[in-house]
Amino acid sequence: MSDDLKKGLEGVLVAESELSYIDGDEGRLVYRGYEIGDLAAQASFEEVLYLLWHGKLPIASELATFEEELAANRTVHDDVLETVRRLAEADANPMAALRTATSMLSAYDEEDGEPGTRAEDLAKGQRITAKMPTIVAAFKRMRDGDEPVAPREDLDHAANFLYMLNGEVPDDKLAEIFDMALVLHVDHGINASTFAAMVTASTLSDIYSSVTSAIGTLKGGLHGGANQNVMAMLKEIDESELSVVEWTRNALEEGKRIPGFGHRVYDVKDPRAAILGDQSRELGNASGELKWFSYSQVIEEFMQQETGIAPNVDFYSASTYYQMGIPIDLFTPIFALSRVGGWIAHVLEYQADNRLIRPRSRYVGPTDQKFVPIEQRE
Ligand SMILES: CC(=O)SCCNC(=O)CCNC(=O)[C@H](O)C(C)(C)COP(=O)(O)OP(=O)(O)OC[C@H]1O[C@@H](n2cnc3c(N)ncnc32)[C@H](O)[C@@H]1OP(=O)(O)O
Ligand SMILES: O=C([O-])CC(=O)C(=O)O
Repeated sequence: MSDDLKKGLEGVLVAESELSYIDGDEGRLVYRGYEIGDLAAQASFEEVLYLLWHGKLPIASELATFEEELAANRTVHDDVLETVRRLAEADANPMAALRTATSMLSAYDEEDGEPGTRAEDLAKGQRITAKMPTIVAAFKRMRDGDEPVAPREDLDHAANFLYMLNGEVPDDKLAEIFDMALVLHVDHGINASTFAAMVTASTLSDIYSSVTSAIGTLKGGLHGGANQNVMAMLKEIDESELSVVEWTRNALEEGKRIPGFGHRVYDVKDPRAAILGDQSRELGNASGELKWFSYSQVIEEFMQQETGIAPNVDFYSASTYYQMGIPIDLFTPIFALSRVGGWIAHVLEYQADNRLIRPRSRYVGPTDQKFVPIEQRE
């Protein structure tokens, strides 16, 4: 047994995977052999889900059946919606609401919430993926005092979410950008939330428990929660007297981390940040308000020059979602609506050759304390 300490499990190999390949030196991301740029430009979220879950890109008839199955599973039970309403009334954090409601879905699964065969678990995963957007959209509407909008089976995953969120069918361009964002976020090796899902699955727990663990893990600011922090930073800069460079320099001098920068795997710019940056600029050009993209670009240049640290996926998704009119505290739930596809793919892949995940810590506490009865303790 090695006593080498690998804090944060940095660089530790824990599994073999055919799902995503990341070259952190070249800034390259590949899902099952396909370049992320090609998939973002040419494949729908449903096609990429199929690729991750079934091991190949679908032919047209396979995709049509898959899309129909997903669309047919979007409705969530009234009891779950009632809980979402209560969470909205209690002003719950949207990620906390999503975590609670997704966990609750297991009680209403058409089979049951328990582990089954691979096919049964995949079907459950597909149902979770279909229903999570309904939960997030309902939460937002109920919080705003509006009634939830029922899902539509004739819209694709991206367009249907925006429809349920806003109560109107989005224009094609917005639906296309959102679909692309879903493709870009769906998988990324054994990131923290995926690992959390795998740890849960490795005990032979059920897929609802894995996804619930993963949602809680994605929420943190060092992981998925960074996209919200990026937008909070851009707004703070906008309201500040300082220039973008001055604000960023001050933050660095105070020892702060700049949200949306740095990555455990990439040493160069995340390829997804480049694609989302283009979307952010296009949205700015279309609306005539380029400041969110411009601020982001200035921060990127300054960070590069001062620290050599490059943007990650969360940096430009922030201004992209903001310019699409999406509330800031929904940015991380939206990340979850996509990443759930990767969580499910990794859980199923890992369970096919399962081994309980159980690392060790090095004990550095005392070993020779004498027990003192409570009445004699000082
Ligand atoms: C979807 C995702 O999860 S992508 C990541 C989203 N998270 C963020 O954007 C939050 C900001 N980023 C960070 O905190 C980090 O870059 C992480 C957590 C993502 C990766 O962290 P690690 O791999 O553990 O890198 P580590 O913390 O060792 O940082 C290495 C050095 O870069 C610095 N650094 C890393 N990220 C940043 C940042 N965003 N701003 C300023 N400095 C940074 C650290 O201070 C450290 O410097 P030091 O060696 O002088 O102490
Ligand atoms: O891979 C990671 O560590 C973080 C992550 O989820 C991503 O970049 O998409």
